[in-house]
Amino acid sequence: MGKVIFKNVSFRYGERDIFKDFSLEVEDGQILCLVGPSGCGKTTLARCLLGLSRPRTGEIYVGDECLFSAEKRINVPVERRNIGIVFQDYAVWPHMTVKENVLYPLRKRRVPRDEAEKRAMHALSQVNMTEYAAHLPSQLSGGQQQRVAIARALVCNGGLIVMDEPITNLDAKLREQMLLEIREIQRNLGTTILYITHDQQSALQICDKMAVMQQDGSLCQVGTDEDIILRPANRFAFEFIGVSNFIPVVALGGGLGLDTGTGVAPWDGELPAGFDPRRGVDLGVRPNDVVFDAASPLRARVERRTFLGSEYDYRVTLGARELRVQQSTLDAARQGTADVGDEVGLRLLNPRYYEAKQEVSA
Ligand SMILES: Nc1ncnc2c1ncn2[C@@H]1O[C@H](COP(=O)(O)OP(=O)(O)OP(=O)(O)O)[C@@H](O)[C@H]1O
Repeated sequence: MGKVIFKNVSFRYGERDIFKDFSLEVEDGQILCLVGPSGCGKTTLARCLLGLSRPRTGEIYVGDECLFSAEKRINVPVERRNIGIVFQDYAVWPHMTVKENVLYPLRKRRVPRDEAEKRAMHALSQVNMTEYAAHLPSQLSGGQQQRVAIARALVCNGGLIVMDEPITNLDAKLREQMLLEIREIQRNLGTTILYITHDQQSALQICDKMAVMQQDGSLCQVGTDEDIILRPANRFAFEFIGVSNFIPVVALGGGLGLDTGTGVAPWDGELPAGFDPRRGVDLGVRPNDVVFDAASPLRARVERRTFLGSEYDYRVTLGARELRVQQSTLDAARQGTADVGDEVGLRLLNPRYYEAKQEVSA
């Protein structure tokens, strides 16, 4: 019922293309997180789905219903799209009680009073807010207000909710709690959610699938969290999701070396076919794939060590390059930690290779 299909959708502000021939599917009953850097067009895409912005080309379907088709001249008006919305700045109305907030969209749709009352109370029970029905938003915590916003989105949606940065304004602990709650509500109700955020950590926590949008509005990858973390489609996906280290690979004698910024360190790795160090290759490695190995010829110096509870986070310098290293507490217990000022050997596991970024001259 709630599967969403964007098919070759293009949108322009003035002369500027925000996205072109954009295609994406959100499976029925799943949470798809659309992530991407600020300004890449995520909200604009949501507005096209909601009917608040009109694409230039393409088609948008929810289930079997075509909501928009440039070619067939279909453009279902906003109020007939039945899509719930939870926006960061689409907060609850402060002058209305919790129940009135949830009733509001039903009143606008002229749902009979008794039925509206029933549906509003049902939506409030779904987010555990029944006992606050008569409260004003000012009497609620940020998380509770957001739950009211979710109830308002649930009350008259046809199984689809768009959430655009719904928890950005909450503190870290509440954000975590809300993510779990959204996930639970979604599981219980089988709602389809398009969840938009630039925060990849919250996306990883909540998604069934993730779609990674690049600055030019194109998608570089759609997949599960594991696909995207373990098998990033390109350098952008690797860099955008999670922390990454990059070291240029250079030719050294007949073999290869790593450019440390102050010299070249010998390196016994191999480049995959198609990569030529003379044309510029960067080796990318995650911090948890950089391990201490006293026997390694790749020597670095520990500059900072932070204990984060389940791991140690190190900043080390390899020549002039700063690298991040993560050591699990289990590994720390087995092999010991390194101290600030120590010289350590590094081994790089699961390296990935990318063409070096072209320097842009000013
Ligand atoms: N009404 C408008 N007129 C002209 N340009 C606009 C308008 N609204 C947004 N833009 C531009 O369109 C681009 C995409 O904006 P959009 O809000 O969709 O990005 P976003 O990915 O949601 O960003 P963020 O994560 O910061 O919310 C941005 O460069 C923005 O400046």
